[in-house]
Amino acid sequence: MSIARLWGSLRSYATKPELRKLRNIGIIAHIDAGKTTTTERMLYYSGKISRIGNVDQGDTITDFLPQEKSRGITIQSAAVSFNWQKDHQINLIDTPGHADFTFEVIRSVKVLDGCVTILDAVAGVEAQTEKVWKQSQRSPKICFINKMDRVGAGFSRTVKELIAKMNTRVALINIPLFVQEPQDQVPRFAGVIDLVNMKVIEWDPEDCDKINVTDATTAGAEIQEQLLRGRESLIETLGEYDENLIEFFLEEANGDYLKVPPELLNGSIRKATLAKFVTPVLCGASFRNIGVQPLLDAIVNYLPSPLEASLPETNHPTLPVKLDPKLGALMNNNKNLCVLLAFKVITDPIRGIMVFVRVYSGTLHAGNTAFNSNTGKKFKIGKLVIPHANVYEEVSTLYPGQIGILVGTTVAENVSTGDTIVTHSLKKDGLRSLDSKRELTVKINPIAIPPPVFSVCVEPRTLGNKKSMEDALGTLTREDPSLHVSFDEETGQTLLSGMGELHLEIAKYKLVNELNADVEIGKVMVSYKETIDGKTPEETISSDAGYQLTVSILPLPLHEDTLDVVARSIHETWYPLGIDNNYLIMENHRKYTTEELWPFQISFQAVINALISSSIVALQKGGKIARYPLHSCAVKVKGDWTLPPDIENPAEVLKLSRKLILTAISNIPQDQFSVLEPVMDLDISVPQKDMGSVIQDLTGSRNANILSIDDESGIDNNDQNIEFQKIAQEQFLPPDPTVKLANLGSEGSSMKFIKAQVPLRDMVSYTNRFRSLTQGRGSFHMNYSGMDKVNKDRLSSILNE
Ligand SMILES: Nc1nc2c(ncn2[C@@H]2O[C@H](COP(=O)(O)OP(=O)(O)OP(=O)(O)O)[C@@H](O)[C@H]2O)c(=O)[nH]1
Repeated sequence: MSIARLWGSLRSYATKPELRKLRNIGIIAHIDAGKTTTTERMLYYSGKISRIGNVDQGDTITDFLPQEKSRGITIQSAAVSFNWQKDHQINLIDTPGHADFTFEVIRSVKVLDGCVTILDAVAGVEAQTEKVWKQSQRSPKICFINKMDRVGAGFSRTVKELIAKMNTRVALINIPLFVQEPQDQVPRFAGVIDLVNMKVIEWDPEDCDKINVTDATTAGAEIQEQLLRGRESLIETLGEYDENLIEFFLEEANGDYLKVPPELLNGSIRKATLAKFVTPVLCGASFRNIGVQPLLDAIVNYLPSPLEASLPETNHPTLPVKLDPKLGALMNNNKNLCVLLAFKVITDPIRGIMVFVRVYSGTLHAGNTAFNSNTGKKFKIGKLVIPHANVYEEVSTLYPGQIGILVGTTVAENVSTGDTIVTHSLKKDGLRSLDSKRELTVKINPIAIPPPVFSVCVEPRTLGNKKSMEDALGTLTREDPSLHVSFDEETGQTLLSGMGELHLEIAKYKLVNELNADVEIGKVMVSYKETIDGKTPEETISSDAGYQLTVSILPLPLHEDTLDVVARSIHETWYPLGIDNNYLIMENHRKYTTEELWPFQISFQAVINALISSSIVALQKGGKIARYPLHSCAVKVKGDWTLPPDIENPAEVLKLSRKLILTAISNIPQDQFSVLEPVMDLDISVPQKDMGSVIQDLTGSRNANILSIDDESGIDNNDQNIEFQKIAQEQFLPPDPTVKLANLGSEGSSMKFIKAQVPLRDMVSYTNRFRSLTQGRGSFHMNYSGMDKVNKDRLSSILNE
């Protein structure tokens, strides 16, 4: 049955949602934790689909791409909407877990208000989970400990890791219920003990729709004991945040943990979750259909509506943004101002280019005139649709807080990922009634694009295919800005760069099979960069036509996360170039300090856009050692620049500034350049008996720096989280009846956890080597850490490659 038919009779989302009943959430986790499996069950139990699909059979709703179906992994995030608890609307984005697709996660969490983090109960808190947790630090979260049916599942061990690694207190909403039947060798995970509602919930293993709910206060002694201790811990933790709860507990409930009513507890958990004081934790086994309905309740009960979500950060620190119960994030106190962020672009075979947007403020109508505050261009909004994975429902309006899609050629030509769109909520052509200085220039802070670390050479098979290859590459990078295309004028080669080997493999598949590019694709290479070691002298152009422009190039710290602490002067503005950690720095203009004094025909934004483009092009042309693109550099423009007053076309600014930046770079002596290579964080878990050979291989052949070897999966012993290690020790946690087996390899040897840093160059095709060293019993996870300078010996071997 087609998805369209499955959904044909279901509820439409064209009506205005009640903001307080809306939840925009993402499902995030390490690869294979069970995100798609859990999403599929949510769709089923919400009544959105009538049959459950499975990842392993390739028939889930959210993994609809052919490559997702055949590989059983999520590659792109997919959005679905459904209802729960009668009239709450949940807009959910299922994100990929593989590190190569991390940009999909970054751009999704940017527009979401809350997250469900799925953890594999056997693997615990894995490396990519830590990463996506940090990437979504603005969002309140709940955790779902999945795969409780697997032998070795450790609910309590995972909760402990969660507290200590993520530095969060937890609120256990439910805990696992195991039953030991005579025929079973190990206890069977059968359901949960609901600590809030004081119920025992058991799922029928044969019938996914049958649930048995009983009163936990009259259950067996062991359950009663766990209920009491679980509630005690929950109330004590919440009491640290919510005085009212403690007051009720002492005065009304007479100090009896079982007498605090569920509604009061839920309210308290909600408040503490929204304040990020606690993370509610639930458990289940989605594949066995256990625990999903309580998770849906928790999404509604504890995660924020758009009225409680953190406000969007904009480029105008003084522009007032506040929450309005009807309009969402009200900006500049203007009820007519509609502001949206484009966070994703895809090409649909039938509808063409589709731009996913989140409406932050106001109401968006199909056919309205809109303004792209990143490009400074006006355009018409075409059709609007709401996504249900790859099925789309046409609507005439997108309301505040909603996630929807813009379709049509004008949108395709005018909007890219990360752009802020502004329009008037009521008038079709109402841009003129908006404040041109603040409202039409408001930009929601950009979506950070991680740097590509691997490249392949792409060549057209015949010269006649060159144009179609370029078009196809354009489509690819437009959909996925974490892919990057560069052209080497000297060798005539086109390079496609991405986040990892799998990322490029999928890109190659798309290029050839979906975009029909007739191309030859070379083998995967590491992407090297160059940087400069000191500031260049200033370079000036002063022309008769009326141009004056002075630039210099400065080196920046190599690691992006240290950039925030770089002392930035209040006399300048930093514009990220969106690639290779490069920036344009504009000194405040000495003359044109306010909009009124601006004497040129061309807008300030158009000048900035031209300077950004020329900086990107010039820095991408590369350094003097091997013409690798320049990384961690800033182009600084002095605040005394001027242009001919009647200039209308930014192309001239672009041409002149590019020439100037290139001259500045060419004046840097060769010994001031260094080559950079990507370095990866490596997390490995191996049976103890294989540890020696794995470490020997890492240090002997791969230049790895071993950071730690632990028995547990790396809870840092640093001062920072001693407080949380203590909290983890004090937290009530039920016994883990099958956990001992979790730390045992198949031959009974215990597992070791290794953390290391290693140059990417030495890790190409590591998967096969690792598999043979551990006979498939270990696992490893690699994540981009940053760029490091290479020494002389290493440089000559890189250059000889
Ligand atoms: N035993 C068991 N297996 C599960 C459970 N949930 C998911 N799985 C299996 O785990 C594997 C990964 O499941 P997915 O749902 O694709 O995981 P994911 O997190 O969406 O994976 P990516 O999106 O590719 O990162 C599949 O083989 C599932 O059948 C569970 O509760 N128990």
